[in-house]
Amino acid sequence: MGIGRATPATQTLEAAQRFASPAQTAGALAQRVSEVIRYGVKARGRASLLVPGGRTPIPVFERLRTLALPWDQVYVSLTDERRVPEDDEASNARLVRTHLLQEDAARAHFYPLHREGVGERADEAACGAALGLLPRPFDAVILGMGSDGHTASMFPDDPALSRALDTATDSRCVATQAPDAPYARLTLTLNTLLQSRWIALHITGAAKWATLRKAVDGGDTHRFPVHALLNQRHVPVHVYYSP
Ligand SMILES: O=C1O[C@H](COP(=O)(O)O)[C@@H](O)[C@H](O)[C@H]1O
Repeated sequence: MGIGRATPATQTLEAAQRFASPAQTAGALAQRVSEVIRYGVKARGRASLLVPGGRTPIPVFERLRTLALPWDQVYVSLTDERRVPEDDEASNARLVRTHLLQEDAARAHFYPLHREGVGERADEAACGAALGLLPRPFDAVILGMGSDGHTASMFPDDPALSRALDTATDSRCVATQAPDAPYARLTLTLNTLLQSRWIALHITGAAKWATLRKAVDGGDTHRFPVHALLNQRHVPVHVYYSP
């Protein structure tokens, strides 16, 4: 497809930054995120960072926490959360505390999304309130993607997906429970994710690349929710990939 007729999603894929190994990808992404945060702090006195859960971001977290940053001026939260207690192994907040908020980076301000023991709507409200404490637009957002094309916790075939993707919604967070997704979850809505200055989509492995390709070519947002993130004109999405 010629660049003049390319969709934003196709352009995003064509511009993907490819690396030889997950370690190289993590190093480059951590470096770029640190630059974006440093710029935000210099320009506005503080900066916000949203990070994903799952396994892929762990090397990024472990690299980022070693970089010289004014961590006490950095406000960190998540793109999504599993609705489990924070000491559960599946908790994304626990992941961030274990792998990112260590050493100097422990000085960052962290805002978990989930409130334990409340119903879906109250948890959505707690999530929205937590995000309201971060500087917005968010300075840097890292998103992951599953091999089924979910991003944040916007899963294919989730009855709550339409709410999460609704461009007219005022909700910052939606409680989700897709048939094939482990755990009930909270996801930031697409609208909220797009209130960002800089977004990266971090994926590793040929299977995820193939999913991304299908998501771009097929264009079906309900089958591949990541398509909605790529196929918008508000904020460019920078793909960081290695096999
Ligand atoms: O459940 C989740 O999955 C995705 C992808 O996780 P990974 O383990 O394949 O890297 C992640 O981006 C999302 O934040 C998380 O909650």
